[in-house]
Amino acid sequence: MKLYSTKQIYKADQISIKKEEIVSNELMERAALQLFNWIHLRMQGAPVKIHLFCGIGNNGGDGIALARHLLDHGYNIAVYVVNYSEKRSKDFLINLDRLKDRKVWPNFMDSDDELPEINKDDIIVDGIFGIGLNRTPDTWVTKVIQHLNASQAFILSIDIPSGLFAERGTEDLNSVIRSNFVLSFQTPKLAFFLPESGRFIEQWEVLDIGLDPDYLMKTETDYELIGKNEVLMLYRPREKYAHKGTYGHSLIIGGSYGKIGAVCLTAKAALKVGSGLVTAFVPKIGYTILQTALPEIMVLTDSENEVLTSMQFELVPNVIGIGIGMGTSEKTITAFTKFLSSNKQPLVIDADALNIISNNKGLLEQIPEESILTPHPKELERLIGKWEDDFEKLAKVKKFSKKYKCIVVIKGAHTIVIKNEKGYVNTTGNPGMATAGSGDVLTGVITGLKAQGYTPLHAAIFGVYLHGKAGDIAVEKTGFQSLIASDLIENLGASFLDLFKIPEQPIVKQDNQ
Ligand SMILES: NC(=O)C1=CN([C@@H]2O[C@H](COP(=O)(O)OP(=O)(O)OC[C@H]3O[C@@H](n4cnc5c(N)ncnc54)[C@H](OP(=O)(O)O)[C@@H]3O)[C@@H](O)[C@H]2O)[C@@H](O)CC1
Ligand SMILES: Nc1ncnc2c1ncn2[C@@H]1O[C@H](COP(=O)(O)OP(=O)(O)O)[C@@H](O)[C@H]1O
Ligand SMILES: [K+]
Repeated sequence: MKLYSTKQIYKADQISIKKEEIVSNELMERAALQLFNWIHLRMQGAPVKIHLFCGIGNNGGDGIALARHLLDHGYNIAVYVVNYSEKRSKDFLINLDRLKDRKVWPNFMDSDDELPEINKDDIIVDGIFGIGLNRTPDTWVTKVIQHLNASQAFILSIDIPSGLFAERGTEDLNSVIRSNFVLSFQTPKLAFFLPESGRFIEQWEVLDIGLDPDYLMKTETDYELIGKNEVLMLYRPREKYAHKGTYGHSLIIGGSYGKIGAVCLTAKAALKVGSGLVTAFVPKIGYTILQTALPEIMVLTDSENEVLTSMQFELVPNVIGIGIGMGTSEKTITAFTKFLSSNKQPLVIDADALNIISNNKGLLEQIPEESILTPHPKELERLIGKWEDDFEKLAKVKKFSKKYKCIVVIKGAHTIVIKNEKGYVNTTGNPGMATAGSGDVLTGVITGLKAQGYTPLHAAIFGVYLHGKAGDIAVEKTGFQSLIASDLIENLGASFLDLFKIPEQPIVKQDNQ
């Protein structure tokens, strides 16, 4: 699913109005009707008090128009206009008049007004600011927002939580509505998926307000949301006459005393996603452990017992996953530096390999094109330096990816894969995966997919999706706390199978049964 920017949404809005020869308040009416239908379907006329807080722009206009529909259907409403500016939008005013025609006078709230009482069993509709927010709200508006947040009532936000910037960092996090549900028009906003801003959104859904499909289809976006539909297009079926050589050879380089387990996880994950062959290259101490834990893989060892001191081997793998549990001893740094200077194979670079590179940025020049880097937030900071906010982080990673011609997997709750100017935002995964070794599994998954012939970008996008899905399937059985990295591996098969599951159809009862 494409994630349109606010600029693109405003443009789609203008094109739709022109093409369909409608006036802009008709588009607002569509939006309001969609909001109303969504609410009415769930509330079925229940007499719960609904407080609608509306700004004076088009987000507020949506709220005012929604209030009219709720009123017409007998809902118990109270309407407030958060009067933060004199510049009321045309469509807001049209809808205000329509409400006044029904003898409803909103409560106009100004800076020194008392805040209304809200019961925790009430519902709040948040239409104060939409995507037009362009500066931090005034202190009194922030106080209104905090009052709503403190009420414990269910908050339904129109388009975006008020106070949240759609495309840049929010300076004052106290001025943001904490939404239980966001009904977002036409596209979810990128801010919904980033760690600093995503925490303000519990759930979201997109309402299609029929913006020009032609424009939407043709328009390229900077970000895409990756769900099942998107990865199904990447899936490569197994061929009937295939043999193990068809699906490539993954080499996993890593491990040190006390961290051989990490290599076990990576190597096993590579096998479990279908790599034809997997070899692990580890210090001697890992030999028995790996051969015992994973009879399916082959093991090569360094001459040293506890750390890697030379990364030389005869075999020619299709892809190398490197860095897992490797440590950063002097000898290993030297061996890795030497390895990079002669290696031509594409790499999946993780953990200590990333840390070594961060300490010697000159090594970045030696990474083969289209290599995949999989940093967690701390590793990313070491690699690209600090950032002001999530949006700056993304901009920095894009620049980095372009400069070093690599793919960066920004790991987190919504892992984002970046290649050049484009970002792919993952939708699977859960907090149960914040556990030791889950990143090692991801490295194995991406390496194993790359070995089979997936392009590096597809291996990264598909790998991140499958890894998260395995976590979502596993957590159903383990619960969040008990999920461990091995559970992810065990559920990779189920994660593939889930791609082809047909959603259960609702049972329709026939009259004569
Ligand atoms: N195509 C679509 O998807 C459709 C979108 N629709 C809806 O429109 C919404 C966008 O509406 P919008 O452009 O009127 O902006 P909105 O967010 O209501 O803000 C109002 C104005 O406030 C101002 N302002 C900004 N920050 C401020 C601050 N801190 N303190 C005080 N003032 C501040 C700023 O004006 P300024 O003062 O800068 O001139 C801004 O213009 C969108 O989210 C959706 O709900 C639907 O109607 C159907 C079609
Ligand atoms: N809250 C979360 N929601 C979804 N996925 C998560 C969450 N926390 C961590 N993960 C995933 O788990 C993995 C953790 O990787 P990493 O921090 O490298 O772990 P480790 O170093 O222990 O292997 C990443 O793929 C990340 O996206
Ligand atoms: K809003």
